[in-house]
Amino acid sequence: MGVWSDPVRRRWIVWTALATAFLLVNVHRLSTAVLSADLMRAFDTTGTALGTLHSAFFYVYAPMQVIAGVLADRLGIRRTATAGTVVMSLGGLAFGLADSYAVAFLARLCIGLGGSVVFIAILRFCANWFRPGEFATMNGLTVGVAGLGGILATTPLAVTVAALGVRTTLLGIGVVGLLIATIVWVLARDTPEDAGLRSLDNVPSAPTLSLREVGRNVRTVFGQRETWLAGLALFTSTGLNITVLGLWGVPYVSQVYDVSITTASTLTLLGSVGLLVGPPVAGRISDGLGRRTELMVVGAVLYTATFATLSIVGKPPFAVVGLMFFVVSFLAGGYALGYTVVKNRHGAGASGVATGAVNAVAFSGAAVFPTAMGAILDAYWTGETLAGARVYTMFGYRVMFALAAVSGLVSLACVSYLHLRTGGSGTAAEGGAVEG
Ligand SMILES: N[C@@H](Cc1c[nH]cn1)C(=O)NCC(=O)O
Repeated sequence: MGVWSDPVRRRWIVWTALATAFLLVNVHRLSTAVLSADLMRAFDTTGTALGTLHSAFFYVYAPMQVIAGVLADRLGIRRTATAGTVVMSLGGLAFGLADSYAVAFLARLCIGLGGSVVFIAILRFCANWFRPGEFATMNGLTVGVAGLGGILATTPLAVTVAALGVRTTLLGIGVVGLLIATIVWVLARDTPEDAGLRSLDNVPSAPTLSLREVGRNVRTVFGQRETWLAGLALFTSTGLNITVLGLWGVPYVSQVYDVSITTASTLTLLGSVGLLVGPPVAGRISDGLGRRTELMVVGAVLYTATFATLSIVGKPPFAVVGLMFFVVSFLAGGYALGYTVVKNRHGAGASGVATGAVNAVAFSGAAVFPTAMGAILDAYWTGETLAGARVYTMFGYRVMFALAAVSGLVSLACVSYLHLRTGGSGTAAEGGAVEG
């Protein structure tokens, strides 16, 4: 049997094409850090305006997650992922051509809008083409792609921008995105049956639902406490990781250890490596053991302890901070099992809505923590500046990490309660029987 006619091998080819689209989502999402100086020069902006340009992506990303679930369940994977990648890439081209701040802002909104549907479409693909007992591994691998995107958005992007210039690089990423969208359209099919292949053993058939049924699923999913518990746990880990590694981690390291921004960013790069490795490992262990929430509880304990240690010690040895950034990102893998727990509570036709609901709560954290942590740092700021940028106090950073530790405790309470309610395995459709 050829690769193309064997559904077991073909699903890996299609997953790789979809995962490449998600890789681009993450490169776009995090590119503003490397591009910041060029963007400030090009549009003559303040730091606040640059922050707003960066955040524009997240303004649409979080609210779009439920819609992404509805689109994946109603329109299907192929149409949703292709359309999302096209919109994101057109936004990327517009960003590369932008000659004013307003156009750049609209382009970032467009990138966020298109990119927002890709992750949920991939999870729906995994639900349709892999067994429930393989879903956590696939979910972990997909989340790990975010780590790879985080790595590509640092030194490799900086080197490319230095060689080609910022506009050519952005236009190049946009063109690659359109190419990936074309490949997804050509390769992806919603189910093995749609591809004219035999159905896969033990993969539940996933019907395409009417809009009314999808709407009912949205209400049912949000009506279940498990959705909120898993979502709130991911609110903490996704929100904190994106904030610490993507925003406040670099000033913390450079100011407290008196090192350059470039040196400081190597430690946040270690965080992206943790995200690349941790979720696939956690997913594989979880599928191997057939257990979910116990791993989430262990992960939350270690996560909280890491931030509590950073808060108490304030300035651990330099290498230890790198290790801590790696560890908290690695442990995102435990939290990511929440997608699997919630997805497995519902019928196969509802997996987009189920994972989209969890991701909507998760990404609200990325909107809340940057401002909350910035407010803490500002509250303890003594007025000192360096080259026009605020230099924050060690005490401010310790309070910032205390907020992370307290949020970790809340997430620990959420996953513990989730464990009590679900009994740990989360491998079968355990309740909340939803249409499909
Ligand atoms: N878990 C996140 C990404 C993340 C976590 N910590 C830092 N980044 C993820 O992949 N979420 C799905 C998505 O929609 O991006």
